[in-house]
Amino acid sequence: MITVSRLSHDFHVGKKGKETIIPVLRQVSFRVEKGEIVTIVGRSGSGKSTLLNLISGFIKQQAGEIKIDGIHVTDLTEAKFADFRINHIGFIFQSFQLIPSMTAFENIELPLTLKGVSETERRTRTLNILARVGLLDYKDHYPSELSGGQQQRVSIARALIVNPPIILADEPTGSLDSETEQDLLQFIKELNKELGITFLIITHDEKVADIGNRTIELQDGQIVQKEVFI
Ligand SMILES: Nc1ncnc2c1ncn2[C@@H]1O[C@H](COP(=O)(O)OP(=O)(O)OP(=O)(O)O)[C@@H](O)[C@H]1O
Repeated sequence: MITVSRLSHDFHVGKKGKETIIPVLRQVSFRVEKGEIVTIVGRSGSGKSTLLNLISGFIKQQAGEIKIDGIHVTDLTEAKFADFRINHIGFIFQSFQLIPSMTAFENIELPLTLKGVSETERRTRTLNILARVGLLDYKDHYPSELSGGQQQRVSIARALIVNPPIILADEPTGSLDSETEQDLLQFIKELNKELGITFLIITHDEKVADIGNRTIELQDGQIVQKEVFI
């Protein structure tokens, strides 16, 4: 489903001519199979978010290749990657990233509006997904009128609305208390089992890492190879 091959990335910081090069990822290779939940762990600054941003096409890779759902996404133009992203990848962020001036309904509906889906179909699909995340009664609430757990459910609903085969999540439970976190993890497991959605999740939290089928550990931009004892 996702194949990352020999991915390397540096950032150049500072004034032109006096730039410092920060090597972030070095020769990172791994595969995520369809239907897996894979977590990415590693210390702060080890390159986890950069890796997710490269897989999402938010930043362009300098070396290496990424294949998602059979497509060499690293060969796509920015516009084609954006088009691919809206149909294939859902996102969940620690800070929810909801639009404050839009209701729960409008936030969830937005990706369909961007895709040019008709109003009738948008309404049916948005109401269905609101029911799926248990927030039908909250559809007209603004993000500020929802709890953290409810806001995260709205952001999951927004990610799910285009039926993406993959969801990428960056610290999805980072802003939630431990009870709400458990609910959310249970919900991610249900989505994985019932809809077959593949999850790639960055986390610092062992409880989140525990729901994964596999954990990839990054250290100084490289994957830590676990020793195999025979
Ligand atoms: N846009 C950028 N420009 C310059 N340097 C960057 C940029 N984004 C990240 N970095 C640097 O790249 C390195 C890796 O950052 P990244 O955010 O990928 O780490 P991380 O493992 O996700 O960290 P955390 O767990 O703290 O979120 C850090 O040294 C960071 O300062």
